[in-house]
Amino acid sequence: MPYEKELAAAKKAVTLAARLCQKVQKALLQSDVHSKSDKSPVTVADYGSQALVSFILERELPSESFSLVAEEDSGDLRKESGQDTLNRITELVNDTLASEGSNSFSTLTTDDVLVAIDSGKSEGGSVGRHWVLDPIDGTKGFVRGDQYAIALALLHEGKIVLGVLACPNLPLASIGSNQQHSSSNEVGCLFFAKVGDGTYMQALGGSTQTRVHVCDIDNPEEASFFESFEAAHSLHDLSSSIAEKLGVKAPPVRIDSQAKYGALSRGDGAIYLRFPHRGYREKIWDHAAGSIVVTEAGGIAMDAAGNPLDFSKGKFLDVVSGIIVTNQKLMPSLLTAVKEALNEKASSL
Ligand SMILES: Nc1ncnc2c1ncn2[C@@H]1O[C@H](COP(=O)(O)O)[C@@H](O)[C@H]1OP(=O)(O)O
Ligand SMILES: [Mg+2]
Ligand SMILES: [Mg+2]
Ligand SMILES: [Mg+2]
Repeated sequence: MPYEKELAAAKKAVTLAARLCQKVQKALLQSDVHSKSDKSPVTVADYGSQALVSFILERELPSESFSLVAEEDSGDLRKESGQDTLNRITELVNDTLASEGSNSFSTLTTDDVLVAIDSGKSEGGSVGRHWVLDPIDGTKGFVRGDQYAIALALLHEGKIVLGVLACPNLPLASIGSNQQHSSSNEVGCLFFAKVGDGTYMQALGGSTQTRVHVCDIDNPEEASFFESFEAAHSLHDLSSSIAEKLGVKAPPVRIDSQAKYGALSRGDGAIYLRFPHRGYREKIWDHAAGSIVVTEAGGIAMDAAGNPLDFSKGKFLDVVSGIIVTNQKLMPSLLTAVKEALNEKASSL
């Protein structure tokens, strides 16, 4: 089967990274959050997760040339002021590797960690194979103690061919707005998909996998929709106007990160709307894993003009206006509602 060993390596890498993130989120101290030059919060977990995934993929797939497009770089950690953070990250990475229970590696040094983080400097593109990683997607949710994801995908000749999404705080039971109260309150989901092979979910750290599908709702009145928790990440007014045009009755379900794609892939909701503020450019690592998880579960992810998402143009994902995700049946009416709402917005400016 194509990409079988790549999928196994990706699941292993993401599972270990999730373990590291869970440990940090539990013990999140104020000193773990500092400012990058763009003022977004970056934690030792972002770096630790990226170092771990990079290290595990290279170790598990030694015969392949390794290219990784990832969010973080080691610039701040190489400064004098980053030394303490680097030491903490190195300790966390080593502790997490040790908990894996294999002794087939030696302890990583701070230099090894810097090198692993900087393996993520590839630019991607339409030729060859590139791993695409968001070590923590939804940093704001992570810091708040809410939803976040570790998102890893493989880009081959410009197409996403596999994706793995760990959502450590996502309940195994549905989070849809009109769901019955569930008896299970277990959290931690791992979604994975390989091109042509469907999407599966298992408990994070578990082994029983279940195939998942997007919902088959065709009446928008029964649909519910997901959007960002953070209003700074997506225009909530525009989503409300689209939902109203469609006839959606349920209030939006607001959660952080690509956990939205995971939840959609198992039918918790029907629609995901994302309209960043003017001037924001989407990055491929924010949608690569999520989009294959949804499409292999029977859904569609497009930009707001109805174009397929093109991951082959480097690290940016250039889209018209925003990203919309739903099932096959609802997409035509969703596109119409989006078009109307965007036109109204343009004419009101
Ligand atoms: N100003 C912004 N507008 C839209 N998305 C943003 C903005 N700043 C950061 N992001 C990214 O949006 C994603 C989270 O969006 P949401 O949780 O709202 O779906 C993350 O990938 C986050 O990056 P990061 O990976 O650093 O958290
Ligand atoms: Mg992200
Ligand atoms: Mg991130
Ligand atoms: Mg970030």
